[in-house]
Amino acid sequence: MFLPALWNSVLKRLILIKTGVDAARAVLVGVDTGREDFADSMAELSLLADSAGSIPTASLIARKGRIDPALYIGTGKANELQKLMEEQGAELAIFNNPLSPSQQRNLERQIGFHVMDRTGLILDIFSQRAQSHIGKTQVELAQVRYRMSRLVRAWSHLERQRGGIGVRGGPGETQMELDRRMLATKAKRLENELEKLQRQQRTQRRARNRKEIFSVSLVGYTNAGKSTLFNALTKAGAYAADQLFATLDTTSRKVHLEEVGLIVVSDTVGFIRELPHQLVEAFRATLDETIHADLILHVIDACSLVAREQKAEVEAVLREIGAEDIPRIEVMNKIDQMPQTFTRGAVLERDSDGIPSKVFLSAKSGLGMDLLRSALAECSQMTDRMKVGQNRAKTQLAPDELVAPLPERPETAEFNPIPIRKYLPHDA
Ligand SMILES: Nc1nc2c(ncn2[C@@H]2O[C@H](COP(=O)(O)OP(=O)(O)OP(=O)(O)O)[C@@H](O)[C@H]2O)c(=O)[nH]1
Ligand SMILES: [Mg+2]
Repeated sequence: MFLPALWNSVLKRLILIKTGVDAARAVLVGVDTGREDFADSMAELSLLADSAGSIPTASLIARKGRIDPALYIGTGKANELQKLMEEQGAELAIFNNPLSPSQQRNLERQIGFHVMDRTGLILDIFSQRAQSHIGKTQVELAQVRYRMSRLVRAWSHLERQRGGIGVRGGPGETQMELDRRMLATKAKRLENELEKLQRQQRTQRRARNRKEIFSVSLVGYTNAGKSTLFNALTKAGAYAADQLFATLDTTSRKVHLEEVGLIVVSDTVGFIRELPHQLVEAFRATLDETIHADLILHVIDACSLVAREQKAEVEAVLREIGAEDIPRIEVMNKIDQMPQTFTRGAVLERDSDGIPSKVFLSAKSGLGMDLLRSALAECSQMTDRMKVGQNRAKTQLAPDELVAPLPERPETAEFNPIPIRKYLPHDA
């Protein structure tokens, strides 16, 4: 399996961490450019670092200023980082922003420790978690694409230097061409492989559709509780953990609903803000399951202080993959963790047409699961309106079948942000 040199070393380190031999202590680095969600994204970086198996021990925040092209944070801050890492006994610096390959190299030289960025970290978690053949292929493709994008950036930097002294061609360019061709060939091979695996998935799906089994996809921000809910619905024993990206592969199981019969439920990969686009691309096959679902259950961690932002992020990805018109029920999960004063307990809400739109429940304690089951049973029998939405979404997926441009999605109340920030009662 393909692994770039640095990943290789970091991976080895993380494997050691997993076995508890040598947990890499990490310092997180962020540049505060005044973005409102800066603190949240740093907190998330800490969870990501933790999910990758390292121990985040401290963070270093640089204030907004001129970005140093060589070291990103400038020499003064880099020296501060080095000191902090020595104090903390840390071996790894994780940057919250994308670093160019030369910045990464320069920083490593300057501070004498390993450096990685957010994208590298997410790709690393994905490569640790991938289980199935399709999952592994998707991650490998994402890594190759990531390397290709960095190759271009690394070489354009050198080319600029070379341009300055008027030299053209030479061994460097040949090497770049060689690297590029090698990666392009590898990407092509992986794309073909993925295409084959996707065809198999499609055949399975068609067989399911022929039998007209109602299909439901669980989607949501990473750690929202999708796998826990999946297990509660199907008793399947999917891997659920307090980690980001615990699930990478889509798992589908049949569920028997009283008076309705069988439906199919699929657990999917979680979303995260600024998901590296190489991963969105590579995971399109996984998300395909979502696009073909009759109903989406959008699982939201109702206790999260950033539930609103997480919900918006998931909706953006759903739009991006062409799934915004699929009927949707929001599952406000983890109500067992909400303070008593802020919750009415398990509740099923309906939209103005009387269709189930939101369920407040706890996948962990089982509270409200009966409401979700009855909402699923109801929706699976409500074919007409639902099918319209489903067909529109399918049309959007296959551009060659598209006959007329689709209307913009209306800004209805259904899509407005949910008022749950800071444990607001849900009837507020
Ligand atoms: N208190 C509480 N915790 C929950 C509930 N549902 C899930 N959790 C916890 O939330 C954490 C994440 O759950 P998962 O089911 O793995 O979440 P996920 O959405 O599948 O996460 P990824 O696969 O990483 O995207 C785990 O520690 C669960 O035990 C709930 O209803 N209440
Ligand atoms: Mg999961």
